[in-house]
Amino acid sequence: MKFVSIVIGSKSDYEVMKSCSDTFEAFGVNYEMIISSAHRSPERTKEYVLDAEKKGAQVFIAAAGMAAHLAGVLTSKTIKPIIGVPMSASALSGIDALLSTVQMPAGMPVATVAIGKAGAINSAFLAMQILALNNEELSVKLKEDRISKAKKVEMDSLEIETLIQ
Ligand SMILES: Nc1c(C(=O)O)ncn1[C@@H]1O[C@H](COP(=O)(O)O)[C@@H](O)[C@H]1O
Repeated sequence: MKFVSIVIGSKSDYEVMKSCSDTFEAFGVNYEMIISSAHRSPERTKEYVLDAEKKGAQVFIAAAGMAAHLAGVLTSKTIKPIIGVPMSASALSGIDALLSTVQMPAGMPVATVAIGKAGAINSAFLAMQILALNNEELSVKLKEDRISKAKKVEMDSLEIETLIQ
């Protein structure tokens, strides 16, 4: 079965990353989410990537805060696309995780999205856009979603235009 793998560095990342799994639920995309840490459980992390790939993982999403090495370690173990989500988990509000996720050496890419909830949601959309390259049904759903978002902007505008008249 094809699916997206979501790896979070700690249970403390779950609340924000639920926005990612909720997005997959809304689009009917298969996913699994596990907690694993490149720092605290390095062997589990490495073994998981290889197992998940064998089970059918197409894209990996790695969410971690602070010195976020998780996405980079996943990248070191697979050539499947890796999307990194920097979490805000310290006094540096996610800037630490952003820099440690995005600043990968050449040839070892991590597609890095925004810090926090917007990034969590965008990681799901980016993963789905990758899957949609070979999935017409998902591609149609994503295009319909863009149309409904554009309509919402118009409706919101009409609402406030009415209010200020
Ligand atoms: N950055 C990493 C890694 C890693 O990169 O392997 N493992 C856990 N963490 C992060 O540490 C933060 C604090 O974790 P705790 O709340 O468990 O202390 C979390 O945001 C987690 O993703």
